[in-house]
Amino acid sequence: MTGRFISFEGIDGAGKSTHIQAVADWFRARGADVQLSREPGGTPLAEALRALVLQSPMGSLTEVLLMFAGRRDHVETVIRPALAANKTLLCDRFTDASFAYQGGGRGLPLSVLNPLADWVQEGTEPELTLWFDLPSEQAAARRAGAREADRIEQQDLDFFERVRTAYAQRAAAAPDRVVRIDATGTVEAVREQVLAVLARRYPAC
Ligand SMILES: Nc1ncnc2c1ncn2[C@@H]1O[C@H](COP(=O)(O)OP(=O)(O)O)[C@@H](O)[C@H]1O
Ligand SMILES: Cc1cn([C@H]2C[C@H](O)[C@@H](COP(=O)(O)OP(=O)(O)O)O2)c(=O)[nH]c1=O
Repeated sequence: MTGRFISFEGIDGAGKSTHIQAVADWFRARGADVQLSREPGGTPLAEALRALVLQSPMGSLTEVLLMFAGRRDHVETVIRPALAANKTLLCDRFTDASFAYQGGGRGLPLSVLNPLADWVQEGTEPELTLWFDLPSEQAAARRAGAREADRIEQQDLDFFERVRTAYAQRAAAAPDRVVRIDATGTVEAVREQVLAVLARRYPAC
């Protein structure tokens, strides 16, 4: 028996963190053993890399290498053991974020990203990805009311539109895995969509 691996994606401020708890509650109410994690981060080593990557100036290639270095540790020491223990692992971001931010946002080519993803994941892949899709202006307005911007969040609206376009391309390439959530509505309207996806995907739960 293996667990479930579900990731949450979208540009900063789209609402991932707001809804991950509702998904955890949904699965827990149905008896699942739920574990939450996040990237960049999720292990002591990867959290240390997160602090570096979100604060220190660096080039795009260094940035993507640090993202994937942390991911490797996370996959080996947290994600695979959780799945082997039949847990439902909910992860706030995973590899799609590297294709969106370092690929779409920074302009790194697939010839860099694809091998890194293959080496690091070795087949470990979310079975479902909830992509919270929101125009970058609206996401920026939500972020402005919520928190101080880190190094990546300080990028301009064009950067976030490129990130959003790259998410759309990832979704189009993996339609069975990635489900688009229209994140423009109220928290309640977005939550309704999320719970409808869960009910559809996990009817036996
Ligand atoms: N549907 C929504 N409408 C208005 N504000 C929202 C909505 N969803 C989330 N927010 C608010 O927007 C901000 C960013 O949401 P958050 O869940 O932290 O986004 P993310 O984790 O995707 O960066 C928070 O202050 C949150 O309360
Ligand atoms: C996982 C990942 C995140 N990121 C970026 C997206 C976010 O701007 C930042 C931190 O992600 P996140 O934890 O979602 O930030 P917050 O909790 O402040 O919303 O890292 C990448 O650029 N590449 C990656 O592979």
